[in-house]
Amino acid sequence: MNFSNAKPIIEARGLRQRYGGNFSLKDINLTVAAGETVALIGPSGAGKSTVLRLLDLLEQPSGGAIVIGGQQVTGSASSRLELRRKMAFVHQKPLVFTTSVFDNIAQPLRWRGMKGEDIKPRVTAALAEVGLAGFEGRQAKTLSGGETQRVALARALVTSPDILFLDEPTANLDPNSTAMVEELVSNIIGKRRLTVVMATHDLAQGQRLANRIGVMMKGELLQLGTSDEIFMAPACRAVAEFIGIETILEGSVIESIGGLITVDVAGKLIQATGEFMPGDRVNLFLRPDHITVSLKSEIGSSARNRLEGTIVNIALVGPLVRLEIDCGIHLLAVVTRQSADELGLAIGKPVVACLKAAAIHVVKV
Ligand SMILES: Nc1ncnc2c1ncn2[C@@H]1O[C@H](COP(=O)(O)OP(=O)(O)OP(=O)(O)O)[C@@H](O)[C@H]1O
Repeated sequence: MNFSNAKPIIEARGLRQRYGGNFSLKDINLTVAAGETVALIGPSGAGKSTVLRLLDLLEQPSGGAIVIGGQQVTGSASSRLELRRKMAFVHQKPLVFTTSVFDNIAQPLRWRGMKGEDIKPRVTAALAEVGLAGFEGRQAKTLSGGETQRVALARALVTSPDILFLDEPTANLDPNSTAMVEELVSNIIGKRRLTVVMATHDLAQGQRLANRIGVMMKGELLQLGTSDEIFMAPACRAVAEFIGIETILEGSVIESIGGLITVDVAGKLIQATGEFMPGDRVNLFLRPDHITVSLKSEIGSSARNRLEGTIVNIALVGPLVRLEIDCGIHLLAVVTRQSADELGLAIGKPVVACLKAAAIHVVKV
């Protein structure tokens, strides 16, 4: 679903936070549409949880503004409480109280002043929704990690929030429990049409659950976009490295004609596309699956870039073969095992690496 024209329900404008140490959150601008799921991805300490806590109004930012449902959040405790009641937060290490599962889930309803007869059906429904029907009487502390996470989810859902914040919902779980919680979360988001902002360090999880991904590093939101945008057009070197693009070349634009540029990379000329000026320093991001490998004797492909080189390393990666090719610059390519066999690829073999100009993503250094 495309949310680009949908009404934003959450807006962060120039959001900043400082804690006194080295870390600072720098000018986070983010909008989340109603019904959209945005995943913040980045290494540990990037500031993902900090953004979630600020958006959940748990903390006051040191600068910038938060707008929820069109209403700018003020410092007033009563307006914050009113907005917070439309939100729920599932923490990275969910705290369960030393009481029954029922009491754990009932607690937020009690805090809202709800009475027993209204509480029971809601708790029962929330438990069923997370696949824990019948667990009411269990002591919460005796649950497994996956069950604890599901109780935390039920406790978040029981208040029927509009906005759900999930902080690393599967960080401490084994692969089976992770798959189960992910499927649950995905079903619940779809069924309830929740707006979700989640933090994860797992890029694949972000792709599976979110409509858009925000890549965070060192307190900055470096790029926010669909997973295609992030993978095909990383905004900068740090994002490209984070998503696993291994071949990043730096060079200078020496010619630019009608959107076709020629870049000098360590004496090799590479053609790519983009609006750049001669003299611009640029990074070229090359995906291994965009490079085709052929033998020198073969008739060339129509690709603009044909780089002669020698295979310097070869490794099996699942059904594919990963090649390192020294063309004066270092390139990585992948081919099928069948192609590798047919071409007789081996270390020391001279080959030609071909790459279309349009397949190279270029950003200014
Ligand atoms: N209340 C606080 N007081 C001081 N420093 C804090 C506080 N909260 C967070 N930090 C610091 O802010 C930085 C960002 O932390 P944050 O938890 O937001 O990162 P993260 O991307 O969510 O990391 P992780 O994936 O490990 O949870 C860290 O260096 C952390 O130590």
